[in-house]
Amino acid sequence: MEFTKAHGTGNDFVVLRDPDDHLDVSAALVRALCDRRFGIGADGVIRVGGVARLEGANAGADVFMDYRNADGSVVEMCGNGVRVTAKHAVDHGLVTPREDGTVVVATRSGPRPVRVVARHADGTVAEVEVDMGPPALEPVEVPFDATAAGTGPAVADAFGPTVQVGDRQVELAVVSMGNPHAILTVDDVGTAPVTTLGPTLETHAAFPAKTNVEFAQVVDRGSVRLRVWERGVGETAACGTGACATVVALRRAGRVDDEVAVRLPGGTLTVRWHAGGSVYMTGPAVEVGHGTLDDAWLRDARSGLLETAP
Ligand SMILES: N[C@@H](CCC[C@H](N)C(=O)O)C(=O)O
Repeated sequence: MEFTKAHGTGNDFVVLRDPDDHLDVSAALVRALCDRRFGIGADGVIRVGGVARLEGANAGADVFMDYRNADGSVVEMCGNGVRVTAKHAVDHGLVTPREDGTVVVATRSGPRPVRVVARHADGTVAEVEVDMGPPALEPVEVPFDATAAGTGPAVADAFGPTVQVGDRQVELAVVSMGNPHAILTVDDVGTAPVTTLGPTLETHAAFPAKTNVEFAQVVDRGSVRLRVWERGVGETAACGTGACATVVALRRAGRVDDEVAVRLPGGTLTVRWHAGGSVYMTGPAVEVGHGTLDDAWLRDARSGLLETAP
């Protein structure tokens, strides 16, 4: 089986090209591929699938992003993954951009039009802008108590609960970009409790489908530093949907302008949102290289033999 290793601002993926929808991508195979010691290593797996079986809002799309988190969970949406999928489809000749320059990527949360905005000298795609669709705003009603993570109880307000982190209270906004996000503001992302509060919030009862957790530091009205604890993965170098959800939350709170440079550990994404409309995200997509999986390794991975006991 052939694979491509790719990333979007350091959020890395194993990409499996499957335009005829023949591949069986089990949770065990995803976990084995994403394992950073025993596999290729990645935050998730993208099966670049065909369009023959697409229906509903996705009918008529050009390519399907079948995305899974590193823990094998099937996910609705991945912003960095959409950029990588569009690049892969164009660069490997699966899709020719439409007359208006867009490629429409189908996802489990609906179609996402992608526009190529920069190419390398050899013609391959360097950077794209994604129409991420409008956000959905879902207030959390369950009071949050994160004392186990060294934080105080939450107090619900109009925008969402506020959560005590250390000796200060931070806002928690809940925004869906097709997948769920809980956004906190912090003074300094460098010292934010990403690896303690992140997993506590990810699995909190307030989020029955679990959640991604964003720690955002507002630098000024056009610039935000962000770290993300991703559902089903852990801390990643970047999260595209997380960047979009964060800008929506901060824009609603009046703390940023319509266009924001979101600076993540893996690079910068530009996010634009005018209330009531779609969120637009611009950023790079990179292919690191291509390879072939070993047959014996693949057999063991598929049968779960590579799963290590905790
Ligand atoms: N890294 C992604 C988000 C991937 C899915 C997420 N972990 C979830 O479970 O919702 C992005 O760039 O958006």
